[in-house]
Amino acid sequence: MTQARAEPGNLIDGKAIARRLTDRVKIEVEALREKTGQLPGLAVVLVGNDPASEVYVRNKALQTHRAGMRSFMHMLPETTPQDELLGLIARLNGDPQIHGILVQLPLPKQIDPAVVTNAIVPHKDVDGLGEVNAGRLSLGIPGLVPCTPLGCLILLRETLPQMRGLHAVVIGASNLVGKPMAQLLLREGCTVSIAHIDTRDPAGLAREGDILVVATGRSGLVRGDWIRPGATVIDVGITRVPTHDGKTKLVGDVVFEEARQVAAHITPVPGGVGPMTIACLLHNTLQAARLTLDPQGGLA
Ligand SMILES: Nc1nc(=O)c2c([nH]1)NC[C@@H]1CN(c3ccc(C(=O)N[C@@H](CCC(=O)O)C(=O)O)cc3)C=[N+]21
Ligand SMILES: [Mg+2]
Repeated sequence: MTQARAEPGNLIDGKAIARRLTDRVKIEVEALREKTGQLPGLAVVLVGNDPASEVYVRNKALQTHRAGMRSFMHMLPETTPQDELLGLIARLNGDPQIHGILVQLPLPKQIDPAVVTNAIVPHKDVDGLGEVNAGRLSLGIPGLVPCTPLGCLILLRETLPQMRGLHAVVIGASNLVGKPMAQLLLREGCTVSIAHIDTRDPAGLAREGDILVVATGRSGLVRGDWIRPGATVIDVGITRVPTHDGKTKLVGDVVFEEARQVAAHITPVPGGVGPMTIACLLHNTLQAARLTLDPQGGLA
């Protein structure tokens, strides 16, 4: 069942929802400190000097401090051999001050992201991308859930009173977003379809979605006529494009002005999924810290 098309373009305010989540994390960090005398610590590893990645990594460190946690940055040169990165991860795995480890993606070509991701001990894998946490998610066992899909799920829960029985269409089947997103929606009681590069009629499938999550990295892919009237649209895409006046701006995978005429609820870019990704990273770091400092605290 879809919602009525009452107010077109009802915005989902990811920035505000992310701020509330971060505020909650901050309170719980303080409670953990009072109980154990220790603060959660997050290590962020960046290999190379991609300017966009540098901005994200700095932003993550800033938000980590804002939530009252400790942040450790490791910036390695573009030419870092894989073995050297694995050596750093081994040290971080064994460091009791570090509860979460994130290796920023993408990585330079000499490094296999799967090898690196799986080198992080599962209880510090705050990206939730390793085999153990991905397996736990698909089996419905508590674990660390990838930040972007978790952020999308929280936005959907804030927007829709009930997801059980809704048809959710996920466009994009990556290990980073599409696949874990589909697992979370399934767990929520949705009927889930995943469209990918070989899907015959992605627009037709998208139009079946009461919920549409778009994570392809192809800006402007999803037009207004891909959207079911009254649907809830979550746009994960984030691409920097040039504007007429020689500046740049961020756009999603969805043609926003078209989509907001049709959808009941839609996330903007920026200010939608992006801020939630960082808030969920903080949430996961707190969860990871609890796993070692306060095991009875458990995983949500
Ligand atoms: N291991 C790993 N984990 C990640 O979670 C990960 C990654 N690698 N590599 C890159 C992508 C990208 N990503 C974003 C996080 C925040 C915003 C964000 O805060 N966006 C703001 C705008 C920021 C701006 O103005 O540039 C917004 O949408 O409002 C965007 C993108 C995390 N990623
Ligand atoms: Mg966004």
